[in-house]
Amino acid sequence: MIAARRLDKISRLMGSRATPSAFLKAFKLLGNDDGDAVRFSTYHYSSNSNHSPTNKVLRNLPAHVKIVEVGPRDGLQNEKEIVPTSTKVQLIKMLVSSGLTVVEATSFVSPKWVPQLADAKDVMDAIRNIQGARFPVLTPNLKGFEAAVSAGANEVAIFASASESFSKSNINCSIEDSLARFRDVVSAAREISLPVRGYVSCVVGCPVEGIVPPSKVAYVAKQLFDMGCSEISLGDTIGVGTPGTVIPMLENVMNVVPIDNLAVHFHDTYGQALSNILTSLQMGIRTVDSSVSGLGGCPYAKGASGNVATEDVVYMLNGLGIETNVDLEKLLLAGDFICKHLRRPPSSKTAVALSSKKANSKL
Ligand SMILES: CC(C)(COP(=O)([O-])OP(=O)([O-])OC[C@H]1O[C@@H](n2cnc3c(N)ncnc32)[C@H](O)[C@@H]1OP(=O)([O-])[O-])[C@@H](O)C(=O)NCCC(=O)NCCSC(=O)C[C@@](C)(O)CC(=O)[O-]
Repeated sequence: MIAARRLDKISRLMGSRATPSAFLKAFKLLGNDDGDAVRFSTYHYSSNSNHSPTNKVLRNLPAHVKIVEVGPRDGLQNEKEIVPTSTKVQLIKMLVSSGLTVVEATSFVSPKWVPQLADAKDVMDAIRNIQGARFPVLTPNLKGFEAAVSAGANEVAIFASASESFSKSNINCSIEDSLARFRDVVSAAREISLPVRGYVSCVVGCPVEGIVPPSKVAYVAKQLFDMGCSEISLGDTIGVGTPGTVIPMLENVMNVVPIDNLAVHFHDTYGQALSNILTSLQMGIRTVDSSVSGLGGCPYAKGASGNVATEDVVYMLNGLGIETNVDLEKLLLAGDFICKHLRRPPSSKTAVALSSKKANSKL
């Protein structure tokens, strides 16, 4: 009976085109009678050569996407209650063990501005020996850079804004002054061959100024690239973008910065992040930032919700047959772990779907 239901489900999924081997593969992937979200996410027609997508939109997608996990930094920086260092470290360990290879660990910023990350040095000390991942940290100025290097950081990130008002509220200086500071940081980093990532915030909208012109984003992105940043991450800080605004923004930036050096960073305030990511991938982007369990929000962007959840990004990429090397089940455990500490339910759509499925199966 169970097998018959599985076969029926697979037939419905695969239609009349199923070959015996494709059928067997789907059978193994779907696993138990109900299947589950994790298994469904890894099933896609292109996993079988007989069902390669003929659709040219899908064919243009990359084979592999690099995920930059920003949960321990962007995800936690806005939490009012101080999270113990040991919890942050355990979270980082779980994220790495899920297969994530870039985990933004913390920020070397003023503890008066971001009290949650005042333990940056202790976090770095505790993760020093974790193998298999890189741990970039945010450094707003030379003071932060020097502290980060002494704490063992081997990759840093600077963060500019395409909006003058946001630059002032986030780092207390104008865009031009920030770029001058960042030049000092980048040249110090180059002296010791440390890679520097550059963020541009407010690439679509600003909490104060509203719409941000794509030309402004391109200007700041080019400045960061020209000064020596190896990767420029384009942040929709308040999550207002849709493909309708993200496409022109990316087109403008791609005219001045090579696409291989670009990443996207979407907050999910209006539920648009996944569609913006898919659009970005279709335009050639290969690096995506996300935060476990959708944690996050910027202390200087009131009302902005968290980053897109890494679990949901992995679910979508799995479904598209795009490799991330991330184990979704282990990632879900990391999300569950940090949400328990924050005393809130996991908020990725994938975790919510799985937990309601489990609850129903107990009825
Ligand atoms: C940039 C500053 C420091 C300027 O802050 P300031 O007050 O203008 O700086 P200052 O130079 O006048 O120094 C004031 C005090 O801060 C200290 N200080 C100065 N620098 C540091 C440092 N690096 N580390 C530790 N302490 C520092 C300095 O020593 C001094 O200490 P005091 O004499 O008062 O005791 C401050 O505005 C700051 O720390 N801002 C960080 C804000 C932040 O982290 N925001 C969240 C980042 S998220 C983001 O930007 C968006 C992103 C990246 O996620 C992408 C997206 O979503 O779009």
